[in-house]
Amino acid sequence: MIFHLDQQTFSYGKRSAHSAGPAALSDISLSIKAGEKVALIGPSGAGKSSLLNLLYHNSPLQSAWCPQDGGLVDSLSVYNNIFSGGLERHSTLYNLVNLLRPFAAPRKEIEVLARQLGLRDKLFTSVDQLSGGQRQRVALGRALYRQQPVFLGDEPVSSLDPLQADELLALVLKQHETAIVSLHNRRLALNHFDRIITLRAGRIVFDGPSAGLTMAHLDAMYEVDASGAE
Ligand SMILES: Nc1ncnc2c1ncn2[C@@H]1O[C@H](COP(=O)(O)OP(=O)(O)OP(=O)(O)O)[C@@H](O)[C@H]1O
Repeated sequence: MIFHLDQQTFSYGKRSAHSAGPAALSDISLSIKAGEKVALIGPSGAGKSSLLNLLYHNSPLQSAWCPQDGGLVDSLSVYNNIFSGGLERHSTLYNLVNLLRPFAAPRKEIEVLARQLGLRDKLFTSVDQLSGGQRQRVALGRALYRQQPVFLGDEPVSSLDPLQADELLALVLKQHETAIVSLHNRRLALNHFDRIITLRAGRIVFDGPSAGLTMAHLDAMYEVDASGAE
């Protein structure tokens, strides 16, 4: 079992000396096995990010974490942000020298990755000069360059166009044995994942295989608004 939570409750900070704040996650029981591809869905504030954070802190060493805000270093290039995903594979000296003058081997690996991400021509551009979708692709590149068996992504393709979102989600799922990904786009959840977990107000309200589910089922779980926006 890669992840196992048993009736776990989680609150942010403390409201007072005697009581914790309201629970962001309540009574979460969950087991995820190696090889599973899990989509986490649910309305804004349901607890998806909180659950992903909890899972990441339970297993940081084998997980490639792609947070909602990207977590990029603005002053560094696309190359260096992606390279930072693999810092733990090298010595500090190697990492420092590479920061100033990229070595041939990582440069080749990162060029391949940047091509797959559509960022080949931006490799040495500072990430503060990129669009939201480009930054999101850098964050995906950094997670891919960690080369870990588990991918934990918090809305990792929300700023991409539909074709790119499909392609890059497929790439991420191919390169990680296990993936748990929060998504607002229910079509991506149904098309790419074999298990769907729906959260609402910090509780799991559905956990089951995606096979047999339709968009209408997900919309009902999601309590989608009248506009039907994804
Ligand atoms: N840093 C924080 N401090 C205090 N409360 C927080 C913090 N982050 C989230 N919360 C609260 O925890 C609850 C769950 O939030 P969370 O970010 O996990 O939801 P989410 O499903 O990921 O939402 P979204 O789809 O908008 O990203 C919300 O009620 C939110 O207000």
